Amino acid sequence: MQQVMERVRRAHEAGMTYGNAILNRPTGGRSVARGMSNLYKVVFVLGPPGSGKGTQCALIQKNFGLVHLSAGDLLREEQESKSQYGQLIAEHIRNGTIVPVAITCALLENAMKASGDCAGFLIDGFPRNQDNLDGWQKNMADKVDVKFTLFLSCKVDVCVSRCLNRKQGRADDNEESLRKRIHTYNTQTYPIIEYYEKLGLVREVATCRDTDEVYTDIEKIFKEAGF
Ligand SMILES: Nc1ncnc2c1ncn2[C@@H]1O[C@H](COP(=O)(O)OP(=O)(O)O)[C@@H](O)[C@H]1O
Ligand SMILES: Nc1ccn([C@H]2C[C@H](O)[C@@H](COP(=O)(O)OP(=O)(O)O)O2)c(=O)n1
Ligand SMILES: [Mg+2]
Repeated sequence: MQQVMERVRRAHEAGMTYGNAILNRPTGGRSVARGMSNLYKVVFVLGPPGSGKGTQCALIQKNFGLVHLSAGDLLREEQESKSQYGQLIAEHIRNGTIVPVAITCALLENAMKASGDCAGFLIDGFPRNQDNLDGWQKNMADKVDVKFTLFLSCKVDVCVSRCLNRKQGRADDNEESLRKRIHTYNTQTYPIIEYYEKLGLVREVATCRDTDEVYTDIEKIFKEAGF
């Protein structure tokens, strides 16, 4: 496994695509960066599992023309494509731990390259730990313009009950996986939100409210940011 990861890491550093499905999706040679003065805008969307990241990103995408890229969705798609990393991804998802950044960052970059022209990208569920952040800084930081991190905050019991009722057939929407995912969120993801907070780059919205009320606050934030 160490050797596989080393190959992925080296391939990614060399700018190569790797793996199956999305990792191998043809990009037509388009790079993510559009020139120094015209970098793609990126907004990270973070918050506990069930806080409403996917729900709110769909509304933002529809109304502001940003492309929604969910790191979790990309990983599930890669896993289902008979990828050589399928088992590794499945284990991390079930255990609520975080997949090594070489895989996730390559999936995100390839999805960005494969997107048509857009107002920017909503990157949902990333960077979720220090490894995600380090890999992003190394490979992507100079190719995009990170505008801010949208932090969707919500009480744990509400989040857990939403996930248990989500009915998307996910292998990790059960009590045991959720306990582990919440632990990972508290110990690894929240420190990343604090990191962006110190940089003045966090916009927090409380999501233990109706979807429409939450979206009204989010809409203001995106308008104020010039989207
Ligand atoms: N504000 C809300 N009020 C009630 N249910 C919500 C709200 N936002 C999302 N949900 C529901 O909660 C579940 C989790 O939402 P989702 O957007 O998938 O969260 P996340 O991507 O953060 O895990 C989904 O079934 C969704 O329909
Ligand atoms: N950056 C990421 C994002 C998700 N994952 C894995 C581990 C996460 O528990 C699962 C599910 O993530 P997803 O964002 O879809 O989950 P929620 O929308 O927060 O419920 O995917 C990851 O390893 N690295
Ligand atoms: Mg989600």
